[in-house]
Amino acid sequence: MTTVIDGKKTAASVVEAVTVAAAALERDTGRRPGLAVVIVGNDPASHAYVSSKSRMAKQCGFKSVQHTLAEETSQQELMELVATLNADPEIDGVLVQLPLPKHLNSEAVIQSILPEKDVDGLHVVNAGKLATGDAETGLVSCTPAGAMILVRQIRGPDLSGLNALVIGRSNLFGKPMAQLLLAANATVTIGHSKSRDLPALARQADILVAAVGRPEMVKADWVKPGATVIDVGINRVAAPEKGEGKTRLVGDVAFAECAAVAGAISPVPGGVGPMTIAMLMANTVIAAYRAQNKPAPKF
Ligand SMILES: NC(=O)C1=CN([C@@H]2O[C@H](COP(=O)(O)OP(=O)(O)OC[C@H]3O[C@@H](n4cnc5c(N)ncnc54)[C@H](OP(=O)(O)O)[C@@H]3O)[C@@H](O)[C@H]2O)C=CC1
Ligand SMILES: Nc1nc(=O)c2c([nH]1)NC[C@@H]1CN(c3ccc(C(=O)N[C@@H](CCC(=O)O)C(=O)O)cc3)C=[N+]21
Repeated sequence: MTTVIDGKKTAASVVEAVTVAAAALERDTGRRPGLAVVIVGNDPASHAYVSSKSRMAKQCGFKSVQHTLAEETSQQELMELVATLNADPEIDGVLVQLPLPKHLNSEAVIQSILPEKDVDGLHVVNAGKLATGDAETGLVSCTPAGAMILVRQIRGPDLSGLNALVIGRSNLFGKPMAQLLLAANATVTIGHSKSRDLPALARQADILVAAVGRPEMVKADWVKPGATVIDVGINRVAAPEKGEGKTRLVGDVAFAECAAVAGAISPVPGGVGPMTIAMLMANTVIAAYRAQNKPAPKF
């Protein structure tokens, strides 16, 4: 029987542990974890994600602040806001929602966040710590950290002897996911738009992770029987069967046909997405413990 991985349930247990850790920190130091989320412009999907992040932060007992900036915000204004948040002792985590409007240089903004407040794990210091095996003292990007918890649930902590293919090589997901799998002893391949014969590479994979942004690209004949399939893609597509103008969310994996071949598969929605938000909360509580010079909880 194929296991459908329940990301919602696992995310709820992470959030529960975060809530307990936040309450303990407040009891011991009088300080609540503080998370600031910055959003620029009017993209409706980004606004939906940001409000669910702010809502979850409050549910965890955090101080939660949201800065909503106009589409025409300048690079300097945005960088000044980040500098203010960097200097604010009540803020432990700063997240700038991506993508930013085209006139802004996101890399410069991200690199201006203090590494110890970079709860997205995108600062070169945090990416470098992950790459050199020092992730314990840094912060790991939320989506790969969450996806890795799901992989561990199915395969255990040691992936020795297993082949993994990550499709996608972004700094936000593909590269850090590959590093986490490698650190767990998997034999890792990274596929991308210039790869030759991805289906053949995929058929070798005991762990197949898709983060491309192409609806249902991974088909049943790409999947090795019994493989663990992790679908990171979030694609909104037309759903005329639900009524005119309606949409639905699909991943980068053709779920029903791949589920028939896989050993375990994560759905969209209800798979990696909820884990991303849970790990953002986990990173914020970790940053808050470190800011108080206390050993941080592990998730
Ligand atoms: N569930 C969650 O919490 C999250 C979901 N996502 C989703 O994951 C997906 C990927 O996100 P992200 O990594 O930020 O996206 P990017 O657009 O930054 O990266 C996409 C990657 O896919 C590769 N790619 C594009 N087309 C193909 C193709 N035809 N064949 C093989 N590879 C291809 C690109 O290759 P190249 O480098 O050569 O261009 C690139 O490496 C999106 O759907 C996004 O919405 C993202 C973050 C969090
Ligand atoms: N700086 C930055 N960090 C991010 O981590 C980041 C970002 N920018 N920009 C956009 C992507 C996307 N992302 C998601 C988070 C949660 C869900 C999520 O909760 N998904 C639900 C469904 C949500 C729905 O129904 O729309 C699910 O899959 O079950 C999805 C996608 C974080 N991202």
